[in-house]
Amino acid sequence: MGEAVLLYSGADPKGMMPPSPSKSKSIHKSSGKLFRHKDKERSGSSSSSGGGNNGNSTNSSSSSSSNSSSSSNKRDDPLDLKECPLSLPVVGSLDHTRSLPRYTSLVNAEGVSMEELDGLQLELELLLSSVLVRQMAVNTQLTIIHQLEKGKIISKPPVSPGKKMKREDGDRPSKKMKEANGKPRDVVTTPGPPPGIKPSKVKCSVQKYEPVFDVPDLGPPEQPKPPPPKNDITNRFWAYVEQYCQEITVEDIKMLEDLINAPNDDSDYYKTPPLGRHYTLRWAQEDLQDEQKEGLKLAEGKKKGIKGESGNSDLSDKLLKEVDMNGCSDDVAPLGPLTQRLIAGLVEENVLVSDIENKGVDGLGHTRPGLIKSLGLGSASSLEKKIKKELQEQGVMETDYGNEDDDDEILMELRRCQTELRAVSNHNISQLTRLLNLARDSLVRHDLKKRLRDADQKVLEAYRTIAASRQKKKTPSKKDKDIAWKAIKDREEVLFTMEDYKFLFKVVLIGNAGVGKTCLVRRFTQGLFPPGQGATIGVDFMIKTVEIEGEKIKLQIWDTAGQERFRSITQSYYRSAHALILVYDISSQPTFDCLPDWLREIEQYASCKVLRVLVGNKTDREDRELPTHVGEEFAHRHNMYFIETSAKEADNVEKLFIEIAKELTQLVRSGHFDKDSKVGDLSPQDVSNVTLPPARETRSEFACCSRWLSSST
Ligand SMILES: Nc1nc2c(ncn2[C@@H]2O[C@H](COP(=O)(O)OP(=O)(O)OP(=O)(O)O)[C@@H](O)[C@H]2O)c(=O)[nH]1
Repeated sequence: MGEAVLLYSGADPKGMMPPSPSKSKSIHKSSGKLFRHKDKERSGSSSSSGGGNNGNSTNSSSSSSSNSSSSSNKRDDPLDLKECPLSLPVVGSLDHTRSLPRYTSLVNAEGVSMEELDGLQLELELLLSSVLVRQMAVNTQLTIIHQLEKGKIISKPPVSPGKKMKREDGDRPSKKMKEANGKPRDVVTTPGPPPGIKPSKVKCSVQKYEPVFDVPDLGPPEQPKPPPPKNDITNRFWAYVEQYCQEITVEDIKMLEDLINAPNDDSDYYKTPPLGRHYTLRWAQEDLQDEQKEGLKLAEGKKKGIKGESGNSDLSDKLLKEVDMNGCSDDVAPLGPLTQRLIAGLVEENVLVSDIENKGVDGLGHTRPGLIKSLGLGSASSLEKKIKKELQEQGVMETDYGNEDDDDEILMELRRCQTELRAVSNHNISQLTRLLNLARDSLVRHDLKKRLRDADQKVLEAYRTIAASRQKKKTPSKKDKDIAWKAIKDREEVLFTMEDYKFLFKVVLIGNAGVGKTCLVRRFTQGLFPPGQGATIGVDFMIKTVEIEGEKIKLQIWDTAGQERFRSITQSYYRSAHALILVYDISSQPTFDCLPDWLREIEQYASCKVLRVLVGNKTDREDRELPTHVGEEFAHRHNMYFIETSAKEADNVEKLFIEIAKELTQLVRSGHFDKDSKVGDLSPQDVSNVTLPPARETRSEFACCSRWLSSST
């Protein structure tokens, strides 16, 4: 596309629409009159001058006018073309910057974005439809010209049905133009042949017409505007993709299982038919026969003149018959192909005739039993080898024939293909197995999603119940709270199960109030040191996934309240804990002195398999009361791990939890814990034990659900 793109110029600001009938009518009127030519030659010359202005009515009309004026003496009967439906719309060049701004900017720009491409497509579609309209209009004009050239007037240009044709001059409509005698009146209509028509073929003589209808509007016939081409690519794309986005069903899994477990006995496919003789041997045999036949023909030719040679001819006949009868089986050709060819050559040259007859070697290389040995040649095969070796040494034979038992090229190729096929087949099976596992996982996830939807619904119902109580300024009943907690925990459990991890470990922090348990948890899970927070109420938990040896380990970290009054609540969390972190404050002797009490609780409520870790927190503080070795000794005495941390300075906090995760992973692998520690770490009993005392505020920011539940109390 470039300046060559021509569109209608006219009222359409973009220049993309054909001119209105009224506009083209005025143009037509200004084009003046066309003349009936006197003869065909003049007609031809006139048409050629007009035809040069192909597609430009302004030039065409002016040209016609000038022609008509300059050669008015050669023409007569100027024809009023008011009735001619021919219209020549003005076509101007397109101003791209105005009508195709995006196209122009894209041509000048360096890069094209997808959005610009969309816009460009719209512009081009518009341009295409405009060109189509113009093409149709031009075709109509061409048809009119052709019919004019044939001497027929198109009285009515095609108009849309139902539209009344307006008369321009107010004449009465539909009157047949007839002479008084009833014959149709002669009407001269053709100004000359259209461009490209040979003058000899142009009929410009007076034509007789059937009734001529009045010519209505001379504007261009209305053409139905073709709809712009639709961009259906997106629909087709989604129709194609949709089938691959559907959920996995049990049928899909069954189909995969069938494919994998299909009978794997494809040994039939790998059988190759027994290999015949090597093609080189066959060809050698065929060559030998041909040569023998040639030799026999020669011998026959000599037979007439040389009587003594008749024996040779008889021998050849005999040998040939034998060949025909026995074919080329190995039994009758004990000599190798090289030997046979050598003998055949000698027979042909009549060098060996007497020897053959005397010594019993026929022309096909068949020997009498014991002949080879009697000649001192060893065996037929050794003779063949000798000949081959000799020929190879002399450079006559380059390659070895190879062993007949070896695979030839085709068989080798077959075996190679079979090996490849086996590899592909094995690969397919492994991929199918992988796909099956993925499909099963997907099915499980689908089931989990459904469970999650149900859990969401239950949480929502519980929320509504408690919100309703709040609206009535009532404290929710214990039963409602229990239901709400259970709904929340069920939901959390589903969420945990949905996540992809190897193990889920429950780690519980215990210790006196204010030792920094919450700060340790927040530092590890959120990476922050919370300023000025209140005491923990009951329990709270947070989740963090860590990666140990390339596997995801989920830590469910429970922060318990250190205050004595919550002890009954927190104790219930010891039981299902995989690890217990007993925290004391290194700047507070009393927190250390309480450790034996905490140990007794652990003994009483926790599992004997639980991993126990002693943590001395707040190492950043300068008022340390407990040296490190004191904590170490205590831990050693009670068979505990020991570490000192600072939640404030993030010192050893990460290490504390990572080491616990590593240790627990090893313990699980060694069979210390159940392998399914991933699930079921919280029993419904644990959940139901969580009761919150009234008028307390939790600091949990983990679950919005727990926040609203707590704040409601
Ligand atoms: N200097 C210092 N202060 C800390 C550190 N850890 C916690 N604290 C402060 O100790 C106070 C208590 O911290 P918490 O994390 O709420 O203690 P807790 O053990 O969770 O207390 P309860 O929730 O009542 O059991 C807060 O004022 C913290 O700012 C630390 O590592 N260094």
